[in-house]
Amino acid sequence: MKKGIILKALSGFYYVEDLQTKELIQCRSRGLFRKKKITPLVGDSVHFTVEPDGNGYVMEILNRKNELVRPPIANVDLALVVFSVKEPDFSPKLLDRFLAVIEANQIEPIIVLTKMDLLTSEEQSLIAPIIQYYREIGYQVIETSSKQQFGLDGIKDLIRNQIVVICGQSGVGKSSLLNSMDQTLNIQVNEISKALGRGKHTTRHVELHKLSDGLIADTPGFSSLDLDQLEPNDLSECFVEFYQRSQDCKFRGCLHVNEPRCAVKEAVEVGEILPTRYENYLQFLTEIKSRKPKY
Ligand SMILES: Nc1nc2c(ncn2[C@@H]2O[C@H](COP(=O)(O)OP(=O)(O)OP(=O)(O)O)[C@@H](O)[C@H]2O)c(=O)[nH]1
Ligand SMILES: [Zn+2]
Repeated sequence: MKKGIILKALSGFYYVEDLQTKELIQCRSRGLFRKKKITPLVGDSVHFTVEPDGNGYVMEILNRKNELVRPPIANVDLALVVFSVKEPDFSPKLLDRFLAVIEANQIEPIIVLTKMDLLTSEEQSLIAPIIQYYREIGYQVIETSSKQQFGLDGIKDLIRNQIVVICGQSGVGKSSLLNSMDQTLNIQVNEISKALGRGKHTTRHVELHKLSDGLIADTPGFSSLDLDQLEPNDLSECFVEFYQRSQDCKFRGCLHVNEPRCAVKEAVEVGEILPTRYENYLQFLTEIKSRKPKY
């Protein structure tokens, strides 16, 4: 049987790239997985056959590493978390929210800062320590400008051989970034889709595009609402620098709020943890707890 990866799903067909020949084969699904009510997803590694009449059939879905709901893609390796430093202003709160949700999905986030060209040197010196903090806690932060074409190669290197989703608010420059990395992608930027009168929430099919030997989803992923799916203890694990310190908290399962001898609170007090990180954590925790039924 042939092996491949599903790059596109549309109207009951799956478009599978043959790993060996790199051909794109139109397939229907026929395997035993259908009995288990498992539907093939874009990003799935599959076994497939091609019959003499040329019709392809997906026969088996190989084990998934993960499975996103929005966009519906399996086996996502990386999420490009795109934030503009200006227009719209950089928001640490929204960044922390995205990071928590992505960590919860066990996907590696890469922070991509866009529109660096818009910063004055004064503004640059204000944002530099924040960038440094996120790097110190282990995140890759890539500073880019699609307008001045810098930082793009750094992203290209990271996405090689990876399945990538891109996320970020409207207007931060996601489409511009993708188009600057590869003109042939031709993903529509804001102005054009407005001109066509398209709604922002038009549902489209999902497709993985080749970009620098990686595969990138053309539909933005995640939403800040996805925080709702977390439990209080999950949240503290999704703040990576909190999680590292939580072994030193007196209580197992410490939520780092009012508990005595909390290593996280101590780190906040001595300035090792960025105050906004802790404030955002507390706020998300309150949000999560308030939707939990109390017994
Ligand atoms: N100065 C500057 N402007 C940029 C840069 N990148 C994008 N822009 C502008 O920012 C606006 C939004 O860019 P888009 O690429 O459409 O943003 P988006 O994130 O795809 O937006 P949605 O399609 O709404 O999700 C456009 O007017 C771009 O010209 C940049 O590096 N520098
Ligand atoms: Zn604690």
